[in-house]
Order: sequence, then structure tokens, then C-alpha cells
Amino acid sequence: MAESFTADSTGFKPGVLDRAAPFYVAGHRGLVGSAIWRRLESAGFTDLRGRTSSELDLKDRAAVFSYFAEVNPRYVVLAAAKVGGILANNTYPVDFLTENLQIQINVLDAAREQGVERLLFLGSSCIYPRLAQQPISEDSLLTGHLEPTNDAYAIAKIAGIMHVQAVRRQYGLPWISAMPTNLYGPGDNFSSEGSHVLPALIRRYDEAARQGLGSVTNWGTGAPRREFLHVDDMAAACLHLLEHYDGPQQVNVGTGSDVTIKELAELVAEAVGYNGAMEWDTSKPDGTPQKLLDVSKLTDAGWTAQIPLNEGIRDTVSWYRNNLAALRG
Ligand SMILES: NC(=O)C1=CN([C@@H]2O[C@H](COP(=O)(O)OP(=O)(O)OC[C@H]3O[C@@H](n4cnc5c(N)ncnc54)[C@H](OP(=O)(O)O)[C@@H]3O)[C@@H](O)[C@H]2O)C=CC1
Ligand SMILES: C[C@H]1O[C@H](OP(=O)(O)OP(=O)(O)OC[C@H]2O[C@@H](n3cnc4c(=O)[nH]c(N)nc43)[C@H](O)[C@@H]2O)[C@@H](O)[C@@H](O)C1=O
Repeated sequence: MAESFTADSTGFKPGVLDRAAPFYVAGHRGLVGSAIWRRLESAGFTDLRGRTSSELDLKDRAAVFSYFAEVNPRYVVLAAAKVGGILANNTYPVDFLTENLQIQINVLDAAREQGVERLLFLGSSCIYPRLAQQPISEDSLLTGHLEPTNDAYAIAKIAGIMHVQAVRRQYGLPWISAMPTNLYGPGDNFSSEGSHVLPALIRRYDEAARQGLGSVTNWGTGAPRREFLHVDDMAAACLHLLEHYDGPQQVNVGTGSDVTIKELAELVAEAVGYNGAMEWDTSKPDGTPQKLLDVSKLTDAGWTAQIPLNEGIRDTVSWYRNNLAALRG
């Protein structure tokens, strides 16, 4: 797929986006959308637009078209999606497939009808084959079988990449796709069952430290390797790509280094001040053995991650503790 793009021509010229133009961030209250919103504000954008899911259900096609006609955004980031950790993806594959397809098709079709000038679609590193060669290059898309715990979600995201490529080819619009690695940071989902590993560990270890527990049990074997990118870095990368990258191929967004889940748990334990034992519940799935992105395309486009993992974890622990009352409420 990646090596045989049909030629497209968008006329895109790299440069700063117009700070006064209407900019719609779909999913602006989520982990990624809220970070992108903060980044755009600090970069001087003055006409940011967002709607919560209760104000605008992006699965409602008529409502989405009507919103786009009203706002007529010049720029769009699609950061609204049904998102969850390994257990949620494995348990509710129909929801992850159908909700994400509906949201994407509605938003991308409405944006196309409105002639949105720049659009960034967000996928995920789970689109790549389960046993892809590491670090995972963009070229490995569709070269092997997907990880079964998140194949439904991955298929929806792959359809989104193809939708963007098709719009470029058929309509010449300079839209792009980015594939982030595992993300974390302020505003994450800290629920015990549905969340990703890093917020789950922060919550579990913080509670264990407060309650003086002698041991903590994490999921799986602790052996899988994952790469973690702070969401403020992710937001900076998104703006950089919107201003500097144009091409049909998706761009990986990550740090270029990974850790085992056991090493991650040790970092979290240290950050919260927990000294007890670590145990593993191997009845829970490990998922893919390793997900480390090749970020050379992003580096060539002029961007690299800035926030080291230990600092990012400390920052997120501190945000979690400051917001605990609101999260419980
Ligand atoms: N978190 C991660 O580790 C990774 C995330 N990504 C991708 O980044 C993007 C953002 O993820 P993230 O910020 O973590 O997810 P969150 O769950 O934190 O946020 C998702 C957002 O989507 C909105 N949303 C969901 N369904 C609907 C709907 N039907 N109508 C309107 N809005 C809806 C929610 O709105 P509201 O709050 O108003 O309900 C929410 O703000 C996704 O595309 C995801 O696939 C990719 C790789 C890793
Ligand atoms: C972003 C990405 O997120 C998901 O894929 P994943 O990378 O497997 O994500 P995860 O963060 O949930 O788990 C990572 C690893 O960590 C282990 N683990 C230990 N203890 C806990 C724990 O308490 N919770 C969770 N969730 N995992 C735990 C867990 O067993 C696994 O080995 C997909 O939704 C996929 O679609 C996707 O895009």
C-alpha cells in the first residue's frame, strides 16, 4: 500500500497556518484534543471551535453536516474517536469498529463537502501487523496479520487513512494522517478497567502507596515492550505536521524508544513513592509483543519529541493527584 500510491497533487505550500481562521478540533475535551487545543491557543489561534459529544454526536451524519455548514472551518483535526486500552478493545470490538467508522466517515465527508483546506486524521500504531519488523516503518502497513486484541479498531483506523488518501487523489485536498504511538499525560482516562496501561498504573500505584499495600498486581507478564509519548509532544507534532508535511502516506509519531511494561511499572512506582512488591496477572492479555515506531519520516519533516518519559510520568502523577477529587466525582 505505502510504496504504490497513485500520484496526487495538492498544491500545498509549507508555512504557518492563518491564526485567525476557524479551526475545528473534533474531540477537544479528550486527552489528545485538549492538548491540541492548548497548543493552538499558545501558538496564537483565535478562532478555535469544539463541541462535546452531548452537544454534537459525530455519529449523527445530518448533525455533522449542519455543524460544518455553520462553522465552515478552514482547518480540522479529527481527535474524536472511541478509544480504550487492551481490555476495552478486546471486549467491545463492534463498538470500536462501528463508532470509529461512523465518526470518521461523517467528519471526513462533511469536511470534504465544505472544502476544508487542511485536515489531520489521527490513527494509531496498532494499525501495523502484530509481528511487524521493529522499529515499525510506515511501509509495513498491510503487510501482515493484525493483533487480535485490537483488530476491529485497527481496521477502522486503516479505513480512515485510505479515506484521506482517496480525498487527496479525487479532490486534490492536502489532508494528512498521523499515527501516534501510546500516549499519556494530563486529562487521560484513569478508569481501572477501560484505560491504557500508564494511567491504570498511576492510579493503582498511587492507591497502593496511600493504603500502604504490600504488593501490586499488574496485567499480563510485564514482558511486552511499548513506546510512550507525552500528549503535549503529540500536540506539538500535530501542529508541526499541519504546517510542514504534505503527502499521502501516514506519518508515525513517537519518541523512537520503548520500555517493557515491567520497567514502566517500576518508573511509576518510583514516581509515586511506592516500595512494595510487583505481581502479574497472566490471565490478562499481553497484546502485541512490541510496538516501537520508526520515526525517521517525522524527524526528516523537522520534529522530534522533547519530554523524557520519567519527567512526563512525574508531570502526569502530579496532574492526577491535583485532579483526584474531580476524577472521583
Ligand atoms: N490515547 C492513546 O494512547 C492514543 C490515542 N490515539 C488516537 O488519538 C485520538 C484521540 O484519542 P484520546 O484523546 O486518547 O481519546 P479520548 O477518549 O481521551 O477522547 C476522545 C474524544 O472523542 C470524543 N468523542 C467520542 N465519541 C464521540 C462522538 N460520538 N461524538 C462526538 N465526540 C466524540 C469525546 O468527546 P466528549 O469528551 O465530549 O465525550 C472525547 O473528547 C483518537 O483518534 C485515538 O485513536 C492514537 C494512539 C494512542
Ligand atoms: C494505544 C493502544 O492501546 C491498546 O493497545 P496496547 O498497547 O496493548 O495498550 P494498553 O495500554 O492497554 O496495554 C499495554 C500493555 O500493558 C499491560 N498492562 C499491565 N497492566 C495494565 C493495566 O492495568 N491496564 C492496561 N490497560 N494494560 C496493562 C497490558 O497487558 C499490555 O501488555 C489498544 O487499545 C490499541 O488499539 C491502541 O491503539
